[in-house]
Parts: sequence; structure tokens; C-alpha cells
Amino acid sequence: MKTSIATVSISGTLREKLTAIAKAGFDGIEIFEQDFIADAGSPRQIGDMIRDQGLEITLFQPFRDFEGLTGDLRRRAFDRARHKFDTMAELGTDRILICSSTHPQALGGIDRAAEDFAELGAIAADYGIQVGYEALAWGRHVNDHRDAWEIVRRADHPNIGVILDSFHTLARRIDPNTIRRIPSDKITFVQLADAPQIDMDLLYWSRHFRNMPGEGDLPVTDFMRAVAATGYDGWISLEIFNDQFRSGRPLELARDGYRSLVATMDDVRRAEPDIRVDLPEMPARVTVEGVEFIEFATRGAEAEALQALLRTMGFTHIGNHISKKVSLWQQGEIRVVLNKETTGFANSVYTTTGTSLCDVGLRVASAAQTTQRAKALGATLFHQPVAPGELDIPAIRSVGGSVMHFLDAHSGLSDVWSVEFRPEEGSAVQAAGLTRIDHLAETMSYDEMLSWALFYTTIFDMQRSVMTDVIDPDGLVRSQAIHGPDGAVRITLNGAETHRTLAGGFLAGSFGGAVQHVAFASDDILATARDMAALGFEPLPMPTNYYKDLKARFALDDARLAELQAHDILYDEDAQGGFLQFYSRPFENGFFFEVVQRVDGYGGYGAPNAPFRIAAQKRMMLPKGIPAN
Ligand SMILES: O=C(O)c1ccc(O)c(O)c1
Ligand SMILES: [Mg+2]
Repeated sequence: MKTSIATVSISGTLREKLTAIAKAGFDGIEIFEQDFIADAGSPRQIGDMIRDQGLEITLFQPFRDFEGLTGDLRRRAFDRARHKFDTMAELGTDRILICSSTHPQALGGIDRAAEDFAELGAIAADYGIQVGYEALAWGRHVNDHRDAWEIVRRADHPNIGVILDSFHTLARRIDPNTIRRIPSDKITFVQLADAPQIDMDLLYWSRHFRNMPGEGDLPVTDFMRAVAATGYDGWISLEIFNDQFRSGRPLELARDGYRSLVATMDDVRRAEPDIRVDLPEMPARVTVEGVEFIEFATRGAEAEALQALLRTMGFTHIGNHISKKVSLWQQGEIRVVLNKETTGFANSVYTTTGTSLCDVGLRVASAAQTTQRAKALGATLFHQPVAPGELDIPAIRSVGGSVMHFLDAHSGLSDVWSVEFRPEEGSAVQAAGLTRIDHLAETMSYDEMLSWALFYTTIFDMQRSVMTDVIDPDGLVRSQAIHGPDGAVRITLNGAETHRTLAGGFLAGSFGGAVQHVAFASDDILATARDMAALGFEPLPMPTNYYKDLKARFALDDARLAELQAHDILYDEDAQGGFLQFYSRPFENGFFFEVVQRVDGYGGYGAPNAPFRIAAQKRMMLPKGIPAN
């Protein structure tokens, strides 16, 4: 697989882009004309700089408004082309993209355009240049790859081919399978981009909202399957115009791009087993069977407070690590590990961010295959020295820098609890009916949400569901839920745009994003709430106004409402069923726990309740920092 990315796709100066692109593993770059004109170096110096990074210039683009002109305009278009060909010779590239004309005086006519390209082909041949013609979705006369291909077919020149760009085809809902009839030697170049499904002017959508394959809603894999079916084995290049990416971090963006390309081509190979894809073998997306543990880095008074809270939620301290200051708390299937070590990863998390969730253990069929796939997709493996008597549990760095461990039964890793822990005697607490982890809620900067979602959906068998807006009194937080099959694992990604939101405040103290809350499931939330109250748990208080509104919104009788209100339980319904949830009071840094009960397959997370929950949390947090007025 020959991987390329257009310089427009990421932020920075041309030099910064090149370094990031090379480091992320790409083989080549498309040079966008503006990037090159803005640079102080001569075309030859720029070409050398690119090659010094080990990159090839795969394409020079865009050349606009070429075809369909007459008279002087036509002559000038050919002069411009010769001028670009000269520049390309200096840069050291032999492939150019001509996008379909948007010129007000372009006449249209398949044969006229074909004649223009036949004539240009003869000039390009003298320079040894391949010209690719791309149908812009908003081209004046040509806006469909089938018409671009027909023009190329009639031009019938070896130096003229067609360029396929997934955005232009898929945004117009053109069946990508029509690509299968194009001969591969007539495909000059292939560009990939995804985009979220939004109803919008095509040009505006394309120039501002494209994203990496797999980050949006377009069937990019179907497009690429059709391209691969032609036998095309040339460059596959990302061309992503995106406002956020223009200001993002170049290396992270380039790495996301590489991850998205590899995952897409792996999907193509699995969907089209008869097509050879030149990509090392890797295991398929990994099904997460559940959350095996969550681990907090904590210490001192904060650890005491966390332990006290866990006790009031019905957790029992059941074990201690054989050699480390690490304790194990359990209820139902939920394991909470408290790490008070003063060396190692948990220590470094604690010293930078205070008590926080530093590690998540996921239960998978094969831990080794999980890290193998993650590595093939550019994830960083995580290692810590293993002391005698300890298991070497495979782990990777998650996007925000936290650690994710993988445990399986078949290689004995899930025996870690009996191997590495000694039972803690006589500390049993009455359990409160918490059974498992319903979801983990991670907070990150809004600009990084796509990156986090791509990480999860490419390594694991997980899908994005709808994006919801969470209204914080001080700003909007975007929430993207992702889940595995049967909801065995659910994660919500909450993208904060300002530090004044509850999520933003947490983010400011967490350096790069982390789990802000953990939701535990109960099969009977009222019984759980009563048991926890008896243990001394103090829920997040909800105002009476909330319950008055609930009465108006749902068919809940007074007795039921009174029960909910007595325990500060919030309520929601979707087309499937109902949802009940209550919250702990937030820690000083904004971390909290939630307890939920899903009834009859409710699929959401109680988003309509979020504004009231957040306002209540902010009321609790006020005395700590900001004065009330
Ligand atoms: O938005 C544009 O003008 C533009 C230019 C070149 C391309 O390859 C493309 O897909 C879009
Ligand atoms: Mg394009």
C-alpha cells in the first residue's frame, strides 16, 4: 500500500507538516499549491526538503478551470498548464490534478472537454507528466466521476487519466460501484476523505467538514472496495479539508490519518477477500467483553475520601497486592483498584493531576491479538517493569495518555486477582446491588473527539452512535457515545470547548483528557439507593423544579415521583424503555460516580437530564473555588 496525504490535511508550516507526515509513516505527500507558494524555498529546495524526509511528492494540485474554454481563455489555460508543468519539473513530481471547471465561461460538452484533454495529453507527454481529471461535486458542467471518466475515455491519451475522490462521489450519493468499470490504468490517483452527514452546500461541506475515513458517516470503505476491485494499486491519499485540523497538532493528526488509512484498507481486504491488499496481516477488530477493572492513582487524604465513598456505595476492600501499595475493591463484577505507589505510572499520574482514573482493564478474547492490532494501527505499547510473582499484562497508551490493559482467560491473565492479590480479611460491607460498569465517560477537548473515537472504533469492535449536545450553564459540551455489540462496553466521549463548563474545568486539570465519571449498573436502582443511603452515601441533590417538570413530561404517578425525588434519581425514556440515574457528589477536580438502571433496552445516557445534573454539580462545587456572586 502506497500511502500519501495532502499537505492541506494538517496544520503548521510546510516544514512542520513534512516532519509530522514522515514520522506518522506515510510514503508521500500531495503538494497543495498554496503551501508551496507560501514557503520561502525555491521549488527545487522544497522538493529536496521533502525527499530528505523520505517522502515522495505524489501529486501537485489543484489546477483549476482548464477545460471547456474558447479563444483567448483557452490559450491562456494551456499557457498556465505549461507553466505548472515547469514548476513540477523543478519540484520533482510527475502527477497533477485538474479539477473540473467552475469557470463562468466554461462551455461544457463532453467532446469539447475530451479534445482539451487530448491536446493537453500531448504536451504532458513531452514533460513526462500524468494528468488526472477530478470531478468536483460542484463542478459547473462535470460533477460526477462517471462524466469525468467518459471525458478521459474519449480523450484517449496515455498521459490523461481520472482522479477519484471519495468525498465528491459519496457526497452526491453516486453509487461507488460504478467505479468498478473504470480500467485501473486509467486511474491516475485516488483521494480519500470522509465527512459527517450534514445537509449543507457541497462546496462549504467539502472545504470545512471533511474528516479522516472512519471519522464521518460516508461509506468510504465501499468506495475503496470498488477502487481496489479495478486492480488499482497506486497511491491512496488523504485529502482532508477541515477547520479543526487546520489548528490541530500536526503529529497527532498525521497519526490519525495513518491509522484511518490502515484500518480502511484492512476493512477493504476483509470485505473483498479475493482482492490482494498490500498490507501486513493483522487481527480483526477486537470485541471487548467487559471492563475487568478501573484503577485510580490516589494517596493520603484523597485516598481516604475515595475509600469512604466506595464503602458508602457498597464496595468491599477484598484484597491487597502482594508487593505494592495497591488495594482491590469489589462489588458484583466491578473491580476498583486503588494505587498508592510512589513510583511508576500511577505515581506520575497522581503527581500531575491528583486522584484520578489512570488505568482501565478490558476483558478480551486474546490480549496478545489486541495489542497486535493496536500496534499495527500506530498505538503505543505500554510497559512497566514486572516484579517477581506478577503477570505481564499487555497494555497500550490510550489517546489521552492513560493506560489500557487487556486481560483474557486463555493466557491466564484474568487470574491476576488470585495471583497478585492476597485477600483482605474481615472488611465485608453490605453490597448495594451494583453489578457491573455501565459506561465510562471520558472528557477531552472538543477538537480531539474525532481522534478518540477513531482510536476506539479502529482497534475495537465498537461503533459510534448519535452525537448529542449537553448544555452546561457555561457552554456546550458535545457528547459522542460509542459502544460494542450488546452494549457490553460503553464509552461516552465528551468534548469541551471552554474551561468554564464542568467538563472543561476537569479537562484543564487533567492534561489531555481522562475518565471524568464512571457509571455503575444496578438492576433495581431504588433498592440500591436505599442500601447506599443506609451506608451513608450522599447523592447529588436535585431541585424540586426538576421533579415538577418530570411529572409534566412523563406518565409517572405521584408515589413513583416521590420515590425518585426522595433519592435524587433522575429519569428519562426513549423509544425502547426507561432510564434511571443518580450521581455522587463531585470530587474537587470534578470527578464523580453515577448509578444507572436501564429498563427494556434504553440505549442512551440520559442526555436530557444533563443540564440539571451539571447545574447541581456546579452548585456543590462553588464553595471550593469561585464565589457565588
Ligand atoms: O475544494 C476544492 O477546490 C478542491 C480542490 C482540489 C481537490 O482535489 C478537491 O477535492 C477539492
Ligand atoms: Mg480531491
